[in-house]
Amino acid sequence: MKTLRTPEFSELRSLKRPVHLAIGMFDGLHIGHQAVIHSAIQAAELDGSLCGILTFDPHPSHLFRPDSPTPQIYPPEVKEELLREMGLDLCLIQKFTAEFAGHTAEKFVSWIREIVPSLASVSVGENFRFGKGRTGAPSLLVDKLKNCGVSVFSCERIHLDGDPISSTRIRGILPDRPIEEVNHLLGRPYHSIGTVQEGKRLGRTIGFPTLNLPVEADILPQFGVYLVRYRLRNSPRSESRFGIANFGLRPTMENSTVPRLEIHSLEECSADYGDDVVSEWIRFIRPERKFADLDELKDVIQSDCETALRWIESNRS
Ligand SMILES: Cc1cc2nc3c(=O)[nH]c(=O)nc-3n(C[C@H](O)[C@H](O)[C@H](O)COP(=O)(O)O)c2cc1C
Ligand SMILES: Nc1ncnc2c1ncn2[C@@H]1O[C@H](COP(=O)(O)OP(=O)(O)OP(=O)(O)O)[C@@H](O)[C@H]1O
Repeated sequence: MKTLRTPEFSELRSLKRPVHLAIGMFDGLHIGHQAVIHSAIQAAELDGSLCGILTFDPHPSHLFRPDSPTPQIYPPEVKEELLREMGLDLCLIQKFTAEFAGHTAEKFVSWIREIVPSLASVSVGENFRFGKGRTGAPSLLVDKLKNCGVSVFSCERIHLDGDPISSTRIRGILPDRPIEEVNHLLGRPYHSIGTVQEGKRLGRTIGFPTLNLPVEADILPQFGVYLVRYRLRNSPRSESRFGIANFGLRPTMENSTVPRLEIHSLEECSADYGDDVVSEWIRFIRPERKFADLDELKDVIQSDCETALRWIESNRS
């Protein structure tokens, strides 16, 4: 996947192949976002052309509410990793400036045509709104693009358990609901990416060495013990391993102020200090606790491992 940021879009002018674009912020890349993106992917598969997304950075709230911008589910590197996994060819990131926000809806449409001259289709959700004052709707895209031979796919809004899926809904449950509920709306496990750091090397003294990973996101899942799958960034998903991880401040051993994801690998460990690790948070097992001593911590981690292994065994396909 090639990522182009403002002002690099001029490279698109020399593209000969048609481009199918999905448009939106896509924070979380949840089930609704996936439907819109798959619409672009399918269109590209049909005519053997390129598919990509047009997204914006920073989130528009940074411009409109600089004192309380909308916290993002995923940092840019997680979003990019997931887009790459989805098989996109292009990721276009337009800087969301005051000037850009001032474009009328009509101007926004002509701007897309300018930056992607070989545009073949755009995919959006039916609730997509764009342009100054959010006055543009998918029907305007149809009006403005049909005469230029550009198709518009407006995807029906996807609901789950009675309500529409949205990034806002996921932001609301991420900090304090079990990760399985978040995953249900995301349509895949919650992801984090971090570089393996040195820890206090105490885990190995109780028989549970860990990969210590920072989790840098605006909204954090609740502290606790999780069943995870992890892999080195850029390695295929088939090479991921199961692990049992503590996410939190480690009150028994150090009571830090910096939360970390500490993964004890349940299979031969495939990562080392300095490696970038992609973690998928599959299941919440229990809250993090302060134990009286290391023996108690060790016994509970042993039982966490057994819980995790039982889950893995019963979910083996
Ligand atoms: C599965 C698992 C569960 C853990 N649960 C807790 C916990 O509830 N409370 C706690 O203080 N430490 C817990 N820990 C320990 C810390 O996460 C960490 O491994 C320990 O402090 C050693 O850190 P080190 O890597 O810096 O040596 C857990 C570790 C693992 C692997
Ligand atoms: N549930 C959904 N079903 C189908 N398409 C959706 C759904 N939610 C969003 N989309 C579409 O995905 C694209 C990206 O939308 P956007 O980033 O605004 O998502 P959102 O979940 O509505 O975010 P927020 O809750 O922050 O407003 C848009 O084209 C939007 O219309």
